Amino acid sequence: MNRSQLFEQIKKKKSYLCVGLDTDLQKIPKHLLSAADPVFEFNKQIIDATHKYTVAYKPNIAFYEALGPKGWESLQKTLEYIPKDIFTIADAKRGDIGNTSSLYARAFFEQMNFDSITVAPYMGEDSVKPFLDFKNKWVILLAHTSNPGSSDFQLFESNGRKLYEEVIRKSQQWSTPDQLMYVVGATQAEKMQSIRALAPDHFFLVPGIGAQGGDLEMVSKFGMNDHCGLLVNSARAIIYASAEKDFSKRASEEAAKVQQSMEIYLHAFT
Ligand SMILES: O=C(O)c1cc(=O)[nH]c(=O)n1[C@@H]1O[C@H](COP(=O)(O)O)[C@@H](O)[C@H]1O
Repeated sequence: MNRSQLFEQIKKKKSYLCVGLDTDLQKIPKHLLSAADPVFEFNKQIIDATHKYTVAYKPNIAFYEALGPKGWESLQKTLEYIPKDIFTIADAKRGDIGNTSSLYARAFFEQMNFDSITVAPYMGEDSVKPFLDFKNKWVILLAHTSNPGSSDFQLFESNGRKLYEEVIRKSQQWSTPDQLMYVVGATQAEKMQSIRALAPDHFFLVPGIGAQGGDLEMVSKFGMNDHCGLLVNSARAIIYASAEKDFSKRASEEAAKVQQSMEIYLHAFT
């Protein structure tokens, strides 16, 4: 999916919500555990319940890898079940020396047909380039993350620039806003305006609303650009809104609530 197709979906659905499929056997409703593939069964019902309100799904690969081969199978089935007009993100946070990165890229872009992958920038240009060699796919580079430890290295300053600012500045030499996005945590909302100034045209993947307490209004006010430029992720607050038989109905209600707020913030486009 290219940038203008993504913007069209955002306008059509009046939403820039990304639902995180962080599916945990410890947290899903007990009655699903007797299904042949409980993870897929849960995801299927969550997708059925939320797809009207969301423009992207982001399975966090750790939740699937942790289950071994069966987990990879559930992931593949989930990816195939996601409607084709919805953007897919492999939240894998990969990145290694070039030849290894190119195998990670093949895993998520060829073996599995994800639209995008999250990538850690720490090893530099040659670790990111192999993902960018897939011309119709996206790299979502970690810039300023939502977690408390984000201040340990990302705020390190040299020559008047913080490390995350340097990641955004330098990586713009590697690709264009048609193929590169940045992760900016919703908990960094007060910095959203200055981060947007560094990358005016890029999409930002913004996790951290809901369970991590990030502020959707601030993110939207300071992060939006002239083609929205935001995919705001929420996982636990939506997919685990209930652990009972009504879980998909409750997930749908929570996703609808976020979408309704987004519709207000998108008023300039709709
Ligand atoms: O790359 C990510 O998606 C990510 C980056 C970040 O800075 N913070 C962050 O929470 N995430 C991911 O976003 C999801 C957040 O989930 P919830 O806190 O349950 O909404 C998890 O899958 C995290 O791994």
